Amino acid sequence: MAMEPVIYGTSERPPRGDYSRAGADYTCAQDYAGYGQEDHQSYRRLYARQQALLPGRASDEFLRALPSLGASDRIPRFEEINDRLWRATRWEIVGVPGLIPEVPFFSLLAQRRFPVTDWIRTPQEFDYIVEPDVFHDLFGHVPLLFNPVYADHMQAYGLGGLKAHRCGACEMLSRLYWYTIEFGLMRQPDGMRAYGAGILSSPGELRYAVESSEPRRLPFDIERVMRTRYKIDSFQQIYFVIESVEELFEKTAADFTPIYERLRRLPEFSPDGSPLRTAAAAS
Ligand SMILES: C[C@H](O)[C@H](O)[C@H]1CNc2nc(N)[nH]c(=O)c2N1
Ligand SMILES: N[C@@H](Cc1ccccc1)C(=O)O
Ligand SMILES: [Fe+2]
Repeated sequence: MAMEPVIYGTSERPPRGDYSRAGADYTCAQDYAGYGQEDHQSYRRLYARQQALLPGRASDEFLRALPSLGASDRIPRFEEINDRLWRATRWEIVGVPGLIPEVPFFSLLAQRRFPVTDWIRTPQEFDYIVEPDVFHDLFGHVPLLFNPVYADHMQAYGLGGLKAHRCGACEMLSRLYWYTIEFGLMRQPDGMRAYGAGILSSPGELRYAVESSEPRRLPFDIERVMRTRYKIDSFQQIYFVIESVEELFEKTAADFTPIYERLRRLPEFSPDGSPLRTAAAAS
């Protein structure tokens, strides 16, 4: 019987990966022989286009780590990345069919295993894709897993996710993921840079997030982030800015349990940053 994926968050379309290949923890082998020449060509074009935009826009940590991904002219084999990643930070990547439920997702991170979607977008989706595909997951997320501080942060996030699930606070913690791991900005001495995977894998949003005068850029604040809703189908109207990876690690080290309790009773912010009258969560 095919497993019925329960997708959390706000994605409206069902994920299109092949969940029948997934095990109990949702991981599956990368179907490397299943990629066609046009898939490898898509990866090569996406990589080249994105790489050309990185100077002056991607954080130094990301730029330093990117070569560790390996092949850029074809979809890399997860195994070849793992040889280097394991040696660098004791992380490994594992294949998944697409978005997976929160508990298995958090469990994998807690075990220092990062789920990477194994299929690639169609040419029609070159400029913006709502679901993660193999290009977003590899190019956007995996380079920073070579950074020891970031690597420890991601494991702490997974452990925190399991706790948040027990507290009924997944939504608040997901917002933290969204505004940091996916859409985080970092202020370097030489200017604003992106470290979030959703920015780094998108040509339009990389320029917009770093350079446009349209979005608001607020200093990173845990409580403000946890109270801010997000949209998944357009560029962000608000970004939160850290000064260093260490800041992210240190500011997320405290026990969030009392924070969740307090924030439940406070009003939320809309994705454009304006205050809403609704409290964060019932119960
Ligand atoms: C944690 C985050 O909020 C989100 O809910 C999870 C759910 N499942 C996922 N599954 C995959 N494959 N990749 C992801 O980034 C996520 N994100
Ligand atoms: N400190 C958080 C765990 C966490 C760490 C890092 C990122 C996110 C969450 C908690 O107590 O829940
Ligand atoms: Fe992502």
